[in-house]
Amino acid sequence: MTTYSLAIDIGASSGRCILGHIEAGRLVLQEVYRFENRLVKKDSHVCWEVERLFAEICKGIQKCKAIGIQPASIGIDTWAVDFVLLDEADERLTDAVAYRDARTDGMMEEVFQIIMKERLYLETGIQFQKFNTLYQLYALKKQHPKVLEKAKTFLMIPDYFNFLLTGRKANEYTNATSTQLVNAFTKRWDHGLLKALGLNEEMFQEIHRPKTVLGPVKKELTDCFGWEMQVILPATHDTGSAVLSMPEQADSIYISSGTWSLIGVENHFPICVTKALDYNFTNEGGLDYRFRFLKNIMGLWMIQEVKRLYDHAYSFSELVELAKEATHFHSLIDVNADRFLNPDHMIDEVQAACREAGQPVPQTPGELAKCIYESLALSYKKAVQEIEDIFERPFQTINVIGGGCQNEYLNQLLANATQKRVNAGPVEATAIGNLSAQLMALGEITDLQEARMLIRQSFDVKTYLPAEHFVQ
Ligand SMILES: Nc1ncnc2c1ncn2[C@@H]1O[C@H](COP(=O)(O)OP(=O)(O)OP(=O)(O)O)[C@@H](O)[C@H]1O
Ligand SMILES: C[C@H](O)[C@H](O)[C@@H](O)C(=O)CO
Ligand SMILES: [Mg+2]
Repeated sequence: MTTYSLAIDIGASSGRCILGHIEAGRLVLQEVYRFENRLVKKDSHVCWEVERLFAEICKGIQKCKAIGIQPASIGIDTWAVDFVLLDEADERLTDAVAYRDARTDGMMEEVFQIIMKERLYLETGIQFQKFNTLYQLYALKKQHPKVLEKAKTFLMIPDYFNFLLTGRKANEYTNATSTQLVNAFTKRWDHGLLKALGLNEEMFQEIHRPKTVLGPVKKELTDCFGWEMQVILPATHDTGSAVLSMPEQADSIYISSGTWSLIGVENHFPICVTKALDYNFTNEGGLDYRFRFLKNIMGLWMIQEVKRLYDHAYSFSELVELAKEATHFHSLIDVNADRFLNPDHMIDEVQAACREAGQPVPQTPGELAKCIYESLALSYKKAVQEIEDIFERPFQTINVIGGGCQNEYLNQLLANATQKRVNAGPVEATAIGNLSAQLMALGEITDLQEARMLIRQSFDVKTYLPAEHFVQ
């Protein structure tokens, strides 16, 4: 009897429901449903449509039934840092305000007046992004104190979907670390920080690790779906699942390339030294208490916005072709500037940045895409240099995973900029890592090493080498 698991991988731009099972020594994927994810304006905040997303998850489960497959388990992963609060009746008290919302503007600086930046980093090892959960909760405390007083349960986005499926309340470790409220050494909520910030410690749930079987889907949903399923915790932070699917290579750097570009290495201990702080690297939690030593680079969000502003007249591959044709055009911007986090109009913002720097101003879709891709490649190169500076040794290979690994032009730019071998794939690395954790919990895969061997045997990888005469 074949054991199937269902991965629900919801990124900032799209969600997908992917069945996985092992057959003839390979992990076989079957995408059963894909849906849009988007930011919406609600009560002057930028929010996620969590009720719609949960309805999409249920639709994905029903699509399995339609093709006659009843997965034994389901696991959900999403983007990091964002959360909802429940009241004492377990009703949702807050909208799922998105990390791109402006409510955290200035909050990080205010928190540093209460807790020294260096202490925060030494205890949590987490990068300073103004949208970290810590600053979102601090903003909520300042702007809506009554709401926070009523809050009895803190659930991150995947935790909330798990609660809707099972009725069980739990925080998952890899995603909890992204809050900047988990101690990197105890692996528990840092009650010293919670007290210093005046946050209600009781609302934080017990932290559970990936591969935990949370429990069965609740009866009223099981009656609707038609079969019983166990909810298993993958690395519910999507990048945590993506990195799980990486080859076990000590000399390689990964870029999880999607809405964000997460560039880093896998480690067995947190690195909270001053140089890591100065470079703003993070130590997010991974499977089996490994660490994802990485940093956020603005990523393909910028291209997603350009595509949207052209009313999706160009596909991603067409934008790549147009960028390739714009050989005459060269302008570079700092993609990680706050101005690109959520501008009113990304095209205007990129043009303004070029104009202010006295560079040629991109006018066409191709020139805009080329400016963004070349600037991303430059940012990747800088991050690779920082990693090699911290580890005091060179790395030979860069593994690019996620949707962005399909961008052959950017992969080549990366190989040329860093003078390193670039291995691209798999595209659905996050779902693969999600499924691997579930299949480990079900005993279908023994451990992470076996999972990584299985993944290498199952998915193609395309290699790019630095080219002397690559016309940019
Ligand atoms: N055919 C393609 N050619 C070039 N780039 C592509 C192609 N298909 C997708 N992409 C790139 O992949 C990106 C989406 O990647 P992915 O699907 O991993 O993102 P996501 O999972 O929605 O986001 P997140 O980073 O939040 O997980 C797009 O923004 C686009 O730039
Ligand atoms: C907001 C976070 O930085 C973001 O979710 C990132 O961690 C990520 O994983 C994007 O897929
Ligand atoms: Mg993704």
